[in-house]
Amino acid sequence: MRILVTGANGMLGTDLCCLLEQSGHEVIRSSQREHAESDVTLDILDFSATRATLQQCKPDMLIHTAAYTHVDGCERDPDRAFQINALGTWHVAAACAEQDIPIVYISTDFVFDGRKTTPYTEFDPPNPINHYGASKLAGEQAVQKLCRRHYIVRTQWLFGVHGKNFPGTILELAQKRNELPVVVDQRGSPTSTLALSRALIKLLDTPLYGTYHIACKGECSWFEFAQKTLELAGISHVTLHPIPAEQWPSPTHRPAYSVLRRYVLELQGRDDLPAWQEALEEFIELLKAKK
Ligand SMILES: NC(=O)C1=CN([C@@H]2O[C@H](COP(=O)(O)OP(=O)(O)OC[C@H]3O[C@@H](n4cnc5c(N)ncnc54)[C@H](O)[C@@H]3O)[C@@H](O)[C@H]2O)C=CC1
Repeated sequence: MRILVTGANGMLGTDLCCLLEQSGHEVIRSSQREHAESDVTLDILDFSATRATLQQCKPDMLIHTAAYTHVDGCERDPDRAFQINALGTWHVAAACAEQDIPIVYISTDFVFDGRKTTPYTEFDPPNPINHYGASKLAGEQAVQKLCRRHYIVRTQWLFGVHGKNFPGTILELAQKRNELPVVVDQRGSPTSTLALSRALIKLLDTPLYGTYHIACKGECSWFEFAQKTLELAGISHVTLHPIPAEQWPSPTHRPAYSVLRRYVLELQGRDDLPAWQEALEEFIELLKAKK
């Protein structure tokens, strides 16, 4: 298939494009600004440009990973969050609908309020508690309304070697400090961009359009995530201190429990995501190889 990927130079986009190519797809990398590795420059806030790009590139499918992902930034500037995540997605969805291109929209666990104590399924009602989550949910709604052939894929706690992420930050801080406070009362499923990309590629093989949760198996707190990161990297000089989220300086209220259950994949008998610890091990090996 000929697949156009928005946000191709982002953390997920970079790995996704590579794996799509490795599995035989033709990839059109689209980035907001000119970039050495991108094929197309496209700001999704410009509807005419979005429409013209799709007309020129004629992809068989579009994977929309571009977003304003800075959660605290979204909280401070909700208009920007809604402009990029809601209106930008609306533009991409409308252009796809007009040209009958199936779309994959990457969404988030932050569409949920985190009040449950068991994993969220695709059939649980969303109820975002911050502007990032609300703007991503508005993006989901645009895709649902405009595109008959859509996959909405909610994922969470992403990490990959091509972007800023939690285990990467822990390893950086461990080079400078001996003690680190880490939030202990928020739980999720850490998910690698590689594991997610592999699962996405398998999803595209079927026309079973709809909403999916894709995250690695298992769950943990940020504190346990940090512990495992240090352990796998062989770092023992750092003492981690568990703290409640309310002591972490952030303007954003985050869901306390947002573990995603891959319920639809389970029901379809094709839930084969790796455990988060396994995905983290692969990430740390890749980081070591990069040095
Ligand atoms: N990072 C995480 O932990 C999670 C991310 N997600 C979702 O996964 C997707 C990918 O996330 P990441 O790779 O972490 O994001 P990222 O921040 O690394 O990449 C986002 C990309 O979007 C592009 N972009 C922003 N505004 C744009 C515009 N106006 N026009 C065109 N491109 C624009 C940026 O240039 C960047 O390349 C996003 O949709 C995000 O909401 C979902 C759950 C968790």
